[in-house]
Amino acid sequence: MKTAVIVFPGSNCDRDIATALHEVSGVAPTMVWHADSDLPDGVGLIALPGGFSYGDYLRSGAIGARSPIMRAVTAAAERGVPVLGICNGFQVLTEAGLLPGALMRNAGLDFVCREVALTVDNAQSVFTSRYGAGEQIIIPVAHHDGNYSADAETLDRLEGEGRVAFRYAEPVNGSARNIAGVLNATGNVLGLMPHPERRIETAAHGGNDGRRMFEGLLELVGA
Ligand SMILES: NC(=O)CC[C@H](N)C(=O)O
Repeated sequence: MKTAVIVFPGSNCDRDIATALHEVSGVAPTMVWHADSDLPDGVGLIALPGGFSYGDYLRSGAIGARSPIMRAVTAAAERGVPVLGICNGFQVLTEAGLLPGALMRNAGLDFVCREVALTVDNAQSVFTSRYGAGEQIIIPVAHHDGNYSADAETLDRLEGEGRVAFRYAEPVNGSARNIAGVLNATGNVLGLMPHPERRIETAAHGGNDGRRMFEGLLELVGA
């Protein structure tokens, strides 16, 4: 099974996610340039990495969301292929309309870069099967536009449908209802601001709570 990492001009966590996927599955992902129009045949998982695509110009993720490759990413998501957007990848997914809501400037107007405690809200998705419902995990964040925002009806729907995957255990950036990660209606697209790929080996990262996301995901998609 093939995995793909989309690389935008300004991505800076593409190697981190590639390393995580390689470490956990034993197979290196295919790196796909944003200007390409095709994904590898039979791709079983697509990752949109963190970073500063197009220098966050206009709005974070806004230009990346209009890259040629996003047509293929959208088509794959509609076929049910798992798509994981981390940080800037989450911003791209909301800007592309694959996930609801928007990532606004952090409430404190500062860049937040530290480990945070997250609560696993939905432990039944393809991304979260190795966690327990309500479990608290530690994952780092590094962003200035992580303040998740949506209207009350959308937030109620996300909560009602179990589409809040992760919440911050305490306020980090002003996110509505402390939401840190959301799923699409069919559960195969996840966007989250924290960086699980930066928490995969305890000796280097001080913990490995992120590793279980990749272990569960790669097992389920057959990598
Ligand atoms: N680490 C990241 O992906 C940063 C995301 C984004 N550009 C922000 O700062 O909000």
